[in-house]
Amino acid sequence: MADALLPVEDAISRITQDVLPTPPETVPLGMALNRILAEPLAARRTQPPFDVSAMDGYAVRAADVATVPAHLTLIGSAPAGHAFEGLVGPNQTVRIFTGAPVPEGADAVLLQEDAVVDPDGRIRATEAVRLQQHIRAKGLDFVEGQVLLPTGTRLGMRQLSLAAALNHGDIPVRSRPRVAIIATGDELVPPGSALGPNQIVASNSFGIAALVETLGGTVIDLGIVSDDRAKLADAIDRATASGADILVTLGGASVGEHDFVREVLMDRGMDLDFWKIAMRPGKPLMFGRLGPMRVLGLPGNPVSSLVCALLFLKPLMQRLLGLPLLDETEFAELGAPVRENDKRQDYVRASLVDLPDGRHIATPLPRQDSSMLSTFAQALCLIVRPPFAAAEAEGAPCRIIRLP
Ligand SMILES: Nc1nc2c(c(=O)[nH]1)N[C@H]1C(S)=C(S)[C@@H](COP(=O)(O)OP(=O)(O)OC[C@H]3O[C@@H](n4cnc5c(N)ncnc54)[C@H](O)[C@@H]3O)O[C@H]1N2
Ligand code: MOO
Repeated sequence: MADALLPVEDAISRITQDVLPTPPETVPLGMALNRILAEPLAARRTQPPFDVSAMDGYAVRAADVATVPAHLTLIGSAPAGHAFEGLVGPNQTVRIFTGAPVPEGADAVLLQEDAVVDPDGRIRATEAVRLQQHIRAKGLDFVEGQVLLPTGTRLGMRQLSLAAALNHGDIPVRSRPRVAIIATGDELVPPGSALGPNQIVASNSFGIAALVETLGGTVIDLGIVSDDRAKLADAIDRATASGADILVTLGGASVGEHDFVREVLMDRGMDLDFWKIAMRPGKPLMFGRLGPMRVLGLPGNPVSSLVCALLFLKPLMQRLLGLPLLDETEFAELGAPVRENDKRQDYVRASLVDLPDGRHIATPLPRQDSSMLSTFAQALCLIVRPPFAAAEAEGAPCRIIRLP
């Protein structure tokens, strides 16, 4: 019987439908790197809170220094953090430093380099000033109550500094989605092992875990499980007990006698949504629900599992984080001709050159075997070739997904 293969876009919408965001939690600002805001953050203060000097120099009345030389009487000093409480009167000046409040009466700052202290102690301006010169007006950056970080913002270096400046010490963020990972296969051993004959190193879970953590999730690593139904059932039960939002299984997804991941999951109560999709690599992808846990069964071939994680696990996690799903494909030009495609949407590992004229040239790498991590690590993008796409010449437009 011919396989009924689900289109990739349908698979993504089935995986991401009806996903509720994880509950919010509050974390200290210093722990909020890469987390997603669960509520908007508004300014709790106005910045700057008063007119401040942007330079080291002298607070003056601009009208007094409209022409030079101008002679001013020094009546005090205002370092940052200390206001000069008096009034700057006509032909008076106050020594001022960057960040200090501009004293009442002053409406400009004369740059220190444009001032000379005369022998009689008076200040002589050698350059005229403009009204408001070198003054940062109160509220220049933001005013109290202004929302600057909307819900759904990912907190990176700039956003964290802004949150701090808004005077937030604790931040409401989405709880990290919890992703349990089970690698399956008698042949698998952890990296760094002394390999016996017929053994291979389990590599996929490291890439999947990196993606989960980069997106802001927590990994529950349930290790390597041999091709044994009872052991697999036990690992699945541990995933359920862990309260994982998502279970990712690696391998055992195909049609061989040892590929029973789907059967054991269904024995444990999984409601299968689909198995097998029209894509290359990654045809045996499986998706279902086991109680509240979403289950993604990824193929064992390393490139297949990582490409499937980018295409399906990532949007699922984005939904759990309350984020919108964006089309991440971009236009590029083929750097070499390609053959016509069959019924599976192809994700072709390719090099990518961004030219100064704004064009992007994506060239398929010579070997596309889904076991080859060396080419996958070298690739900079995936060229997306829809099912039954015609053969294309070098220079033809194509869609690409940049690889992280
Ligand atoms: N008769 C058919 N055979 C296969 C089909 C098919 O449609 N009919 N599909 C092929 C495709 S496409 C893929 S993809 C693979 C996927 O199969 P499985 O998910 O069952 O994967 P395994 O057989 O368990 O492993 C495949 C390959 O990958 C290695 N592997 C597994 N897990 C890991 C890991 N965690 N880290 C690194 N490498 C791993 C494993 O040793 C195998 O070499 O099926 C095709 N067959
Ligand atoms: O889909 Mo398999 O992933 O072609 O190797």
